[in-house]
Amino acid sequence: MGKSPDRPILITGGGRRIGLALAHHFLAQQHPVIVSYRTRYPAIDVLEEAGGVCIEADFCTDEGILAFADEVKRRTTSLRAVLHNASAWLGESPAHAPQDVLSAMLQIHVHAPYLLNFAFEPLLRGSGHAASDIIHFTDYVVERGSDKHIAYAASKAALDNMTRSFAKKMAPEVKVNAIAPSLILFNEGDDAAYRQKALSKSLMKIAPGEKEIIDLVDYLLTSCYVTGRSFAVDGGRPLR
Ligand SMILES: NC(=O)C1=CN([C@@H]2O[C@H](COP(=O)(O)OP(=O)(O)OC[C@H]3O[C@@H](n4cnc5c(N)ncnc54)[C@H](OP(=O)(O)O)[C@@H]3O)[C@@H](O)[C@H]2O)C=CC1
Ligand SMILES: Nc1nc2c(c(=O)[nH]1)N=C([C@H](O)[C@@H](O)CO)CN2
Repeated sequence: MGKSPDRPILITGGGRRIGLALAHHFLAQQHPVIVSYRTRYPAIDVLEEAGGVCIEADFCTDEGILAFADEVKRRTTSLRAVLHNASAWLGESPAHAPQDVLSAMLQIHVHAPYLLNFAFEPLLRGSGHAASDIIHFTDYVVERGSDKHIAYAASKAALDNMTRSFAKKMAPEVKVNAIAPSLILFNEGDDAAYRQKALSKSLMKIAPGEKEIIDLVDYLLTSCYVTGRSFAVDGGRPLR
């Protein structure tokens, strides 16, 4: 009997950096991929040329989140995995009122994963034991807090907690895990002084790049047993 067609892997925030690298990784394996994007970077055209399904979505409102879910359901009746990568690293500053920072962080890191997990549950179920996955992208600061990204850290901590709640709700058909990175990739605007200071915070003293995350995602997708857990990708930072 022929191999059943692969169910798509869905990645939120697939337009750049880690989300984009994950999308290309799975497309290179001939695996169907659906990504959400907010800004139409040229990289989205490249993803579509590679066979990716790219759906515009802004998770700043619950309506935008639910409209994305409805569009996904119009495209597929099942999903292999949902990777909640979409995120904004917003710190507290005089430029933004605290209530706006808190609202924005909770919207992208809590409302979006929460509402999409409920919306996609029927698409993830029905394929057998440990046949589907949800992965929450949290952050090392869940453990330690952050005095410069208080709302960001709190929202990622909520996402960390939801990992265990959804793991209980969806087992054993769906595994739910979190990946908690520290420095993986610098941003374009990071100057030399910032980079040196950031590198010094871990034992390994590197920014490892997207492959470090891709390899862990691959492991989690192949597991038939691991669920409700968070995996630190932090270069030994707690031991510094
Ligand atoms: N890079 C790192 O060193 C670290 C990353 N992480 C986590 O890993 C994940 C990936 O990181 P990274 O690749 O750097 O993430 P980026 O911040 O570079 O990209 C995140 C993506 O999310 C999208 N996004 C942001 N806000 C919204 C929104 N309201 N609606 C829809 N999409 C939105 C962005 O779209 P657009 O481009 O259009 O704004 C972007 O494509 C994130 O969850 C991050 O918190 C954790 C620790 C370290
Ligand atoms: N959405 C994002 N979240 C985070 C980013 C980022 O670029 N986008 N970057 C970091 C930093 O690398 C931090 O881990 C350095 O200590 C954290 N989160």
